[in-house]
Amino acid sequence: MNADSLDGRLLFAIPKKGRLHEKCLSILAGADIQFRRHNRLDVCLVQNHNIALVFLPASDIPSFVGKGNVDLGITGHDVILEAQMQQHVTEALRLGFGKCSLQVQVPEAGPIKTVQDLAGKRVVTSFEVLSGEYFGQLDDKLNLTGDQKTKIEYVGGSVEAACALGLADGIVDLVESGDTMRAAGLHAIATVLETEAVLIKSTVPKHTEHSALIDLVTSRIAGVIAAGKYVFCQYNISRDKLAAATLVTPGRRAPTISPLEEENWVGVSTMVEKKKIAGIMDDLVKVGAEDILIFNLDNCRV
Ligand SMILES: Nc1ncnc2c1ncn2[C@@H]1O[C@H](COP(=O)(O)OP(=O)(O)OP(=O)(O)O)[C@@H](O)[C@H]1O
Ligand SMILES: O=P(O)(O)OC[C@H]1O[C@H](OP(=O)(O)OP(=O)(O)O)[C@H](O)[C@@H]1O
Repeated sequence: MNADSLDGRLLFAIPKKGRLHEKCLSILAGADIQFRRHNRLDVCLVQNHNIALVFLPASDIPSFVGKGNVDLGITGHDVILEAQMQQHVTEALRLGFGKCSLQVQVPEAGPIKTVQDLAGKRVVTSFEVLSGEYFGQLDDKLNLTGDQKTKIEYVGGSVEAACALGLADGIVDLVESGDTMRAAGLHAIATVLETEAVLIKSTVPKHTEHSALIDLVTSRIAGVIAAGKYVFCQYNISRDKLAAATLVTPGRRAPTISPLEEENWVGVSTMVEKKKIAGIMDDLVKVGAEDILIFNLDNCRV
């Protein structure tokens, strides 16, 4: 493929590996963005839209989008702040995956119990900018100046090993389940920020002719995300209990209520959040609902 074949196409950056990669592929499939990626090629043309996908390291995506070289991208909220691109990109959608926290961690058995204890000592991280800002503010608050200031050192990976190797008194790293942190004998003493994957577009796009396609892709991806977040819930209930039942399932806008052939009975259809469904079904049974059915959504626009 040569650069000419990208001419006029909307460029959409996808993390080429790592934690966000697989989820991004399933979102593209759900949004019916079809492509065939040849082995090791990092650019590929979408077959059914005027789009080319660019597979890049997640950490490079904010600056490509922020500078307008790429029109759309998926990356972590943390990565945008670390790249200092928050003024240059707009977070069009939160995607609900890649959720984790950037935390200050220290050896569990050690003498350091608080970030104030750690201030002035050695901190190792892959998030130099965010850690620098965090400890810079703390140093200022504690009036630490010159050599007394916290020393932030960058490493590209395996941050959790730094304390055991004698390189650091504490680290700043991402935590999801906490397994990595616990296995390294560390525990968190502060949270710098919470993050998740986001769809981003340039604040000042170079290619304004793509704005309709950007809106279409955004709306399709929003549909895929909503379909993963909600389920469709349907049940029957007698009219006298309807008010109590609709308090349990108010729906996104309002529940759909249809009369049944049996007098005084109605069917109710509504969307509910997937993670709340067990409790909602318990509550529906308590208020007298019957024939409760739950359906997964393949896709939606809501
Ligand atoms: N454990 C995790 N749980 C959830 N999301 C994570 C986790 N680790 C990282 N992320 C998210 O994914 C983004 C990319 O992290 P990842 O470590 O996959 O990047 P990478 O360095 O490009 O990949 P690799 O580690 O394979 O080199 C992070 O900035 C964060 O937003
Ligand atoms: O709390 P947990 O669920 O254990 O996840 C946290 C780990 O995940 C990330 O690293 P990753 O495994 O992506 O590898 P990396 O160290 O090479 O970035 C992060 O840097 C932590 O090490």
